[in-house]
Amino acid sequence: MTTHWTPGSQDIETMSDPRMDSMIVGQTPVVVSMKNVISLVAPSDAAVMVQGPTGAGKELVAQALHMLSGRKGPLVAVNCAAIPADLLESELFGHEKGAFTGATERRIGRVEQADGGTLFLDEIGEMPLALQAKLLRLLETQKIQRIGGRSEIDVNFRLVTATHRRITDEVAEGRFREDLFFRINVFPVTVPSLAERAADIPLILTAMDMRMKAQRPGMKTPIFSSCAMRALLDHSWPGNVRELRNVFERAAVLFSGQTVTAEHVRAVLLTPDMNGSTDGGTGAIVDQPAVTDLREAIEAEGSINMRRYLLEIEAGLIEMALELNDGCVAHAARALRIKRTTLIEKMKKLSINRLAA
Ligand SMILES: Nc1ncnc2c1ncn2[C@@H]1O[C@H](COP(=O)(O)OP(=O)(O)OP(=O)(O)O)[C@@H](O)[C@H]1O
Repeated sequence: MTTHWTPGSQDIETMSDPRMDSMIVGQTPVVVSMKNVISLVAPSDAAVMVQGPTGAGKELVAQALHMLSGRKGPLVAVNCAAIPADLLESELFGHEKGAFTGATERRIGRVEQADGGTLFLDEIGEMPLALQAKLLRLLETQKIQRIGGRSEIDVNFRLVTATHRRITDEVAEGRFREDLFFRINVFPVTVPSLAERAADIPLILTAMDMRMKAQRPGMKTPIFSSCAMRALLDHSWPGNVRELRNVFERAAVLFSGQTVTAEHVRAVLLTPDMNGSTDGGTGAIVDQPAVTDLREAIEAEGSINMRRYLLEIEAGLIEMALELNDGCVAHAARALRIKRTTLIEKMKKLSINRLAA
């Protein structure tokens, strides 16, 4: 058992497995608590329901639960939203030859395939009510009957479900069976949005960088400057970690071996439809326009966040001066015609390291 410390938080003890730490990257208190719950519940047979916004890592949680479960069978994932409702039953339960028109062969369903392992039902909130009744029966009896089959087959699997919906609302509105909800929600695990754990972004990017280098040895990956990192931290991340992964992959193509600036982040990496005009609640404007677009931005949006914009310019100038002077603060201060102590103060305020990356 080790102890992680995150600035501004109390000590949180973590009992997470190193294999899970390399899978679910993050050290913020919300993520450490989530990993602790996963470690505790993984070895049991209890049904787990993973809730959280899209792209936040629900499937990754299912993979971690399976990995730490000690179960010898496979992890079988079914996305209930991706399979047309009328095909979902045969996908899950399988069918015998001739069970219906087009059933030319016997088909083993996903539930049977998961025997001895974990069945992961993603987007369970999309499951039709009739099938929910069948799933409930299956969970109670641990037996399935293929469509068109006569015999019952014993199955032993651990159920993990996920949804991005508030399933209690679905229950309240009659779209999801309450009895099934209680049966599958034995252990709820909530995956926080990326905005709730933005402090993990540098760590997640480093992990992505290492993974890419391991996959493609010799590849030059992008280097995010501290200004670029700040711009990433300010973004609202509606697409969560998936969106961050896309940004990293885009950067790897466009800025291989180069320094990525805040301007690159805003203008190229965060695509326009990802770019919110606010950070999703704190009120900070996160998509500052380039200088040449300022007039248009004020005309179109009615305002820009001038204070923030000036801080970004200031940080950019300081980083540039440090870079040109090999990280020497005294020389950088001279280049900017300010006092060394003033520069040190500004660097502290703007979280700029001596050697700006
Ligand atoms: N903590 C994390 N560390 C590293 N990578 C992560 C983390 N969380 C998520 N990812 C990556 O982000 C991507 C999206 O994760 P995942 O598919 O698990 O999300 P999801 O919540 O299941 O999405 P959806 O709601 O669309 O089903 C994947 O590439 C996953 O590997």
